[in-house]
Amino acid sequence: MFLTIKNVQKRFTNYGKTELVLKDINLNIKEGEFVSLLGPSGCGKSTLLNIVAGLLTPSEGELHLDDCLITKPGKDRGMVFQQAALFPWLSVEENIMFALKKEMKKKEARVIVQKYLQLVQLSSYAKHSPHELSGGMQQRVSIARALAMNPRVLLMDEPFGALDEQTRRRLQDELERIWSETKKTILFVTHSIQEAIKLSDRIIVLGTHPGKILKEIPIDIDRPREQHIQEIVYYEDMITKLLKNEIDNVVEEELYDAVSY
Ligand SMILES: Nc1ncnc2c1ncn2[C@@H]1O[C@H](COP(=O)(O)OP(=O)(O)OP(=O)(O)O)[C@@H](O)[C@H]1O
Repeated sequence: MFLTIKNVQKRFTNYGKTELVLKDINLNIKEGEFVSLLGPSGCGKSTLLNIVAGLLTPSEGELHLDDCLITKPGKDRGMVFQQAALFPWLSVEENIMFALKKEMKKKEARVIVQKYLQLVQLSSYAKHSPHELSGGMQQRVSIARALAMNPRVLLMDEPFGALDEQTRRRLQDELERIWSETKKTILFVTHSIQEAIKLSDRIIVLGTHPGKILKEIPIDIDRPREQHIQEIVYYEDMITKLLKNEIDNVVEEELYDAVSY
């Protein structure tokens, strides 16, 4: 398997109290797969993503990328956050160039920058400052910046969460196109069921207290998307309650019934 998450647990200690945030997380992700993590606030989605990124160490368990143990951040894993977090004093192209320059000659880096600016359809904004771009455009730059390093896996933490609905939908379309062009493996955190259905091969539903995998929902691309949406919308009430933390002590079987189809 390409990316393996094996028996991962994570505890945090706050003010002397230790909390189990992630429990028994086991996931196998294939190369080129688009996997979404969906779950209520605080269930540990970002924590899990940060563990895969190597920014956090699991309390137990281990992770492998192509049989190599993940212990620290590496350029094989690119990250995109909710906020684009571009350097405001650098131009769009300089932002993408920043990390690339450490890896190669400036001339080579420039060619890569152009390629990825083209991919996110922002070639004409290369010389602009980030503040001259809309939030959606800035996020496209941050996607180009992550992809330009040619990571094996793209880790995206609610990348469209801060955008208005229209921009969000446009960027979803754009990510879908980028994914079909690059065939990158993507691990994507979202609160939106519709977004997860639209983009993913597989949805991992996490529960909270402690965060654990409740259900894996494969999205069958051979079936019309409308069918999936109809079916998931049928269960949406239950999932939405779960996402809003309205169901506290979810009886696991009940939830399984709710999200299985
Ligand atoms: N560095 C940390 N130190 C202590 N506790 C933490 C730390 N990071 C996260 N937590 C706690 O771990 C739990 C999971 O947080 P996390 O941000 O991973 O959840 P999430 O599912 O991504 O939430 P959201 O959807 O609101 O972003 C929360 O209770 C949070 O307070």
